[in-house]
Amino acid sequence: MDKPAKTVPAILAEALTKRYAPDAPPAVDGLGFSMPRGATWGLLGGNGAGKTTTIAMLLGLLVPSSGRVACLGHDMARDRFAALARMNFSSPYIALPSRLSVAENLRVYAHLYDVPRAEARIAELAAQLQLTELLDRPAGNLSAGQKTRVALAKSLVNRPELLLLDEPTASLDPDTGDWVRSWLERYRAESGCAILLASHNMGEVERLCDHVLMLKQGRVVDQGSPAALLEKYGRDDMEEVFLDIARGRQREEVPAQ
Ligand SMILES: Nc1ncnc2c1ncn2[C@@H]1O[C@H](COP(=O)(O)OP(=O)(O)OP(=O)(O)O)[C@@H](O)[C@H]1O
Repeated sequence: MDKPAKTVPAILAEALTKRYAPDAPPAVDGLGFSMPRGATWGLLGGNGAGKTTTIAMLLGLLVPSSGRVACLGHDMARDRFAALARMNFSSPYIALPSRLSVAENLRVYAHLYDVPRAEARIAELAAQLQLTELLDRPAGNLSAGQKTRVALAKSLVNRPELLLLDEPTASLDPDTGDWVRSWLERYRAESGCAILLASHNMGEVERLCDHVLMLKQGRVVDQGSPAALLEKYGRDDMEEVFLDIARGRQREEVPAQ
């Protein structure tokens, strides 16, 4: 019998492993987690910890060396397209075609996702993300903050139930970064969308995430809510917890403050 939709996790990863070469150490090493529908989870770790590789496997862009992943109940090895229709992603590493206008870019994605009443959806997103004035501008001529808002609009065009965000506020000034974070908070509350967020910004993680996976060399070395991790490491902010975990310090080794 099928499980009711609510009990199917947004993401289920089982022993997920990726080696880029047979003799290379694994970039992701036996990762397992079950992220509930509607949750916002953070994927943290230093450079090279395996965050982007994990997201690429969750999207089905990279084939795992072993293990399996299911998004919204769809196995990504067998049923990827059914999952992709219900999810979306945003990454600063993926540039939108620069000569197309913002509106043309959004139309292409609306078409790819077969969005009903695409023009109305684009107008709605443009209004929400303050893009209306920019719709006719070539995407290549926008500032980093404007490009981030367009990338967010692109990632929401199909009203995803699961959103993967790789560094959503990288290269934004503090004011624009704060605007994006507030916007994501509101969007999540209104839509019930599950969000997995890879970030180096600890303030962002503390504010947005209800659970954090700490990755090191492709493995989960600790996890919990930001509040539980602060308590466990006896710290006041997530930046310090991150440094403790990255440097392998336990609470008893943490210098007194
Ligand atoms: N295409 C690739 N070919 C070979 N090795 C790769 C490739 N992409 C990533 N790696 C390696 O896999 C490991 C994990 O990289 P990944 O990009 O997933 O880490 P990350 O946590 O996203 O890092 P960052 O915070 O720097 O973006 C690193 O050792 C990296 O060098």
